[in-house]
Amino acid sequence: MTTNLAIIQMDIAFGNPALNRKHARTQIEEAATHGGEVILLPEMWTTGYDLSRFDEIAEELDGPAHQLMMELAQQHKVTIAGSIAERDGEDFYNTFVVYNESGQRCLKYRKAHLFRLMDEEKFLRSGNQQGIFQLGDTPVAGVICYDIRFPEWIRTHMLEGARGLFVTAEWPKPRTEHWRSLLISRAIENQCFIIACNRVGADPNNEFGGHSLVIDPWGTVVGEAGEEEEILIVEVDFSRVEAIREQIPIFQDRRPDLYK
Ligand SMILES: NC(=O)CCC(=O)C(=O)O
Repeated sequence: MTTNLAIIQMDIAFGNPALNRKHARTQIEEAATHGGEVILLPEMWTTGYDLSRFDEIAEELDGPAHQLMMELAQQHKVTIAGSIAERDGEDFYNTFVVYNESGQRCLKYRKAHLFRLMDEEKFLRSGNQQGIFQLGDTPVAGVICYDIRFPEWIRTHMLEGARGLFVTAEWPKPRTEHWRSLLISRAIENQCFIIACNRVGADPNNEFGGHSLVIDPWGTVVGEAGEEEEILIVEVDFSRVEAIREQIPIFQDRRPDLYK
């Protein structure tokens, strides 16, 4: 069984949730019209990194961006994923949510590794739960941007059975080679699909590099966007994961007694 993935590589208006919701609505509708079944948005797609204004612009888990994702997921019978600045009482998180085709939230993952170079640790709290969710019968995982630099964290998701890793990101252009190499490495070492969405455009502090990617469990790039706004649609067959894990059985051959 194949799944059509649609990655919405969009620009984000800095600190302007209403404008970003309007733009995302159009993009999601276009992705669904072109056959996207699982639609992935960038990291903090409603606000960008306008961290010092999160008091005004972050939202609770039933806020307007969540309502939009829920409504469009139900209306188009698709799964919609992406991270949103979350307010929980006095605290703020960078939270990856996924809404399934019934409009139900099937993932709430709070970014575990906060990125100091973009001041996240000054404004946000980190999460400490894994990001596993189901796509039909297929267990997959969702993580956020800087998390991909921590192979040991990604591996914990694979040990729980994940066959695909969804990554939502705002990854600056000067480190595009890191982005590609890290994602390809995570695919090869875990023999899983990687579905990674980066934003494009710029905010007051960074320019973002695009190059959203879909990588198969052999480590081959099967879809890659450029550096402009784009909807990347790629069909994948998650059963390829089993075939490759049988061919080179790294999960049987691991020696956790040596390295935990
Ligand atoms: N938004 C992020 O977490 C950025 C991570 C990043 O740029 C990196 O180099 O790591």
